[in-house]
Amino acid sequence: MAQKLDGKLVAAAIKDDLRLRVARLRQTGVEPGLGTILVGDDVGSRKYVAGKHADCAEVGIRSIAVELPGSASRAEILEQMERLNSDSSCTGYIVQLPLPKGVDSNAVIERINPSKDADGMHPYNLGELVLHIDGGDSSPQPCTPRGIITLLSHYNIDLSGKEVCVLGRGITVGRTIGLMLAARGVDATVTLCHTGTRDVHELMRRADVVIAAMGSAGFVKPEDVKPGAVLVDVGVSRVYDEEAGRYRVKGDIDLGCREVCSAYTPNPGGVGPMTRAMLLTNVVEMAERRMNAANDLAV
Ligand SMILES: Nc1nc(=O)c2c([nH]1)NC[C@@H]1CN(c3ccc(C(=O)N[C@@H](CCC(=O)O)C(=O)O)cc3)C=[N+]21
Repeated sequence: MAQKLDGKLVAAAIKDDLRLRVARLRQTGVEPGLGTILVGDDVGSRKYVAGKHADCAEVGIRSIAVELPGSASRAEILEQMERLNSDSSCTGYIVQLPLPKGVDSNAVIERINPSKDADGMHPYNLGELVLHIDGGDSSPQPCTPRGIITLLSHYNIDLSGKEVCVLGRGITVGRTIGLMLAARGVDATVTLCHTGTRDVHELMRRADVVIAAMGSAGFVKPEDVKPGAVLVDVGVSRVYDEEAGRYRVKGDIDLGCREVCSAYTPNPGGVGPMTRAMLLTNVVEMAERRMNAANDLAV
């Protein structure tokens, strides 16, 4: 029987640790605060942001919710960002994506103060990721890739020398996770597959670990999986379930693959909760850096 890599369980343990660290920060007069900027009223986005605030409450992080109508201009979004950039009670924040059509999200992300970039997606922090071959913990890291690597490491899945096949070249996972997997200390060998890849089935089939982040429901089939491989399912598609008469989340990896692999992340309950736990971790670490910087000045 394949092992389930339980993201919900590991995320809960991480939150227990963060709760203690937040209490310690408070004792020294630093209160971590997460800001969220939500533009428009997409049901999914609203739900995700609400989940992030609930997570904050669980570990004692203050949360600051900013909402703008879907008609908000880039200037109006930037104005709210400036407010959070200079608000000392906000130690980190995110701008929930996707933004309304017509607003260039790269141009928006660029305006986050990099030291408050809870998603780890500001160009400065992405640059830090490129520069630090040894990993490094001086800047926030993208939450989903970090969540995946933390989950595998929690289950003692050693990536050193392993062949990892990443499916999908999106900004949140595909394009960044390779840098983290190939960092010294992790030492995986990474192949990034996308719609232009010629032999994607062959590349999946030879991989020790498959990380599927393309958003194509059930793309990875049992015959694509090497016996004993480790499967990480990032994709989220909402597919109508005839039997149940409602929509449900379907990942990129066909459930039949569980008969072939040695370990898999459930979806939901795998990468999603880990992503959220890493967002909180980034916020706490940013507050800790702030505290350490203040201590250094005091010496
Ligand atoms: N600036 C920004 N940062 C993000 O991190 C970001 C974003 N924008 N836009 C949207 C995506 C999506 N995302 C999810 C995180 C956790 C779950 C999660 O915890 N899902 C649960 C299931 C929740 C459900 O029932 O739908 C699970 O996988 O078990 C889902 C989705 C973060 N995103």
